[in-house]
Amino acid sequence: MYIGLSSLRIRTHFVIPTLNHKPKSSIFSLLNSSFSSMSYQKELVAAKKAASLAAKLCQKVQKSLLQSDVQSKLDKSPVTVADYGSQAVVSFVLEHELSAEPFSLVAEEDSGDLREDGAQDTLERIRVLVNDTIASESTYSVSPLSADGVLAAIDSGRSEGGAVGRHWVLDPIDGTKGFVRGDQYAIALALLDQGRVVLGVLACPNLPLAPLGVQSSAGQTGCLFSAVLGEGTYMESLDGSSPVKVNVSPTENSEEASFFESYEAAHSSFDLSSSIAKKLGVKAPPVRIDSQAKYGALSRGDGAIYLRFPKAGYREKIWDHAAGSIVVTEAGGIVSDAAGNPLDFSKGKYLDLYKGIIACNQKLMPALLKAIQQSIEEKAASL
Ligand SMILES: Nc1ncnc2c1ncn2[C@@H]1O[C@H](COP(=O)(O)O)[C@@H](OP(=O)(O)O)[C@H]1O
Ligand SMILES: [Mg+2]
Repeated sequence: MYIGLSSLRIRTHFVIPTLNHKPKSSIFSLLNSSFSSMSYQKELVAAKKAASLAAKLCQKVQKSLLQSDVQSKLDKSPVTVADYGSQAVVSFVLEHELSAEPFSLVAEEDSGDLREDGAQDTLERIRVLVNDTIASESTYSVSPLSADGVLAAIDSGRSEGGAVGRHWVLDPIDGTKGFVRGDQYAIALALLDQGRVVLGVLACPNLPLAPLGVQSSAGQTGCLFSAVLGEGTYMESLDGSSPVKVNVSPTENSEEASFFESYEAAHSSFDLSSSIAKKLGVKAPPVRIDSQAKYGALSRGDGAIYLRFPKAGYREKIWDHAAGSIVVTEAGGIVSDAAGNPLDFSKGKYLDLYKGIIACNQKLMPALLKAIQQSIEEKAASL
């Protein structure tokens, strides 16, 4: 089952969230207590502002992309413009709002291609979009960025991250394939402190505010999820409603659980997830969505499980999971690799993993890990 803008009449398991699980291992409790005594309020305000403004930019580009003819839909430049523009806006807003702090950003894009001959028109389109977006924020009275200013803002994202100090982690458009199709995508921004994700924000412009599965073709879309370590996960509309606390599905019964996976078959093994779901007795069909919007939907209990099994050799990047993972864990869920190991964001740009990434509530995790192990063994034996 696939969720896009045009097909929201789907049925997924949705449970009114009631639980707020906390990690139970003592090491996590200790780490949590030392980190949660720190306040990241200023950073949270800046991150929400940055992601919301970047979402505005992306929405504008997606709208014109969808209105354009087939020929220009095949042209990759709208994605390029939105990717770079989103990264420049986030970088600008964070530096502007947090100017007193040292700034390090690990982000997906760099300006190399934009500095090549022939890229001037694209760069000019980005510059105009970025300046229009920044000017739409009434609290900023800054002079417009020059082309060099835009390139510099993009290149602020060249940090390598790591276990020491603070690093912002950004995917300016996660789910670019969904973005081009007119479907789900996310602006995903997280903050690492000493290698640990302490804050995450996910802007999902096309995700319905109503839970997936609630029939509402005219429902409002545009969700902003935010989480700070030890403080829970909240969701508000991108238009600025009051944040509401969200929690993962409390279901203990895997037969009732529905699961999320990538829309793109190349990003995850659907065979493996189907075998796992069968072992768990899951009745609902998979819910396929692009991007970390999956983590957002999981955090509010729209479904109970997230399964991601890339091909052997694929290396996951931290910006594809940092924001989403804290949004889910602060909503009471667990995010781990396929063997149950926590994700380690302290090793630079990449995650070292066993087989894939999974998420669900604490009660479902033991059965899920068992089903995964059995399915992996069966698959290996059949080769
Ligand atoms: N072969 C592959 N296997 C797994 N993930 C892949 C992949 N190729 C690309 N991706 C990642 O999957 C992300 C999209 O995730 P999802 O499958 O959940 O929609 C992409 O993010 P970008 O769109 O930012 O490049 C990209 O980083
Ligand atoms: Mg991505």
